[in-house]
Amino acid sequence: MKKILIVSGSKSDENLVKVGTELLENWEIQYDYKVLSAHRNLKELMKFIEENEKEYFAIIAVAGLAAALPGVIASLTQKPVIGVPNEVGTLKGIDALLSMTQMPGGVPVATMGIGKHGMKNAVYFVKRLIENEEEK
Ligand SMILES: Nc1c(C(=O)O)ncn1[C@@H]1O[C@H](COP(=O)(O)O)[C@@H](O)[C@H]1O
Repeated sequence: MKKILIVSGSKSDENLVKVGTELLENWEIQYDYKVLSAHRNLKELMKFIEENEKEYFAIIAVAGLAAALPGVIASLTQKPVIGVPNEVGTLKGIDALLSMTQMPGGVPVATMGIGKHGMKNAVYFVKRLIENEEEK
């Protein structure tokens, strides 16, 4: 069974993460959820990805504000990384959305929309990837 990793930049992103984990649980898709920040705990994030990436089929990274997290994860692994901007702060997620979409070439982050719909689509997208892989 393919397992998904969800990482968020803060425990304060948990409500948004829950929108996705409820669906994954309904679909019986296994996942792990970690709170790790590129800005706040870079060394810990690097160590975790290096030691555990092999376990996962894809990684969903959820973050608000100046969202370095998905891009940094994409620089540490060749696994597909899906970014979900959280609707927080003065700019309501526009800042996070732009950080995730404007990645330099060769370090892709598949970025979804801001907030709940983005989180839902991230897990729907992963489900499609898994189902297409299983058809092969
Ligand atoms: N964007 C990032 C990163 C990162 O990109 O490494 N680390 C935390 N954050 C974001 O900061 C917001 C506020 O975090 P706090 O509520 O902990 O202050 C969260 O939405 C988090 O994802």
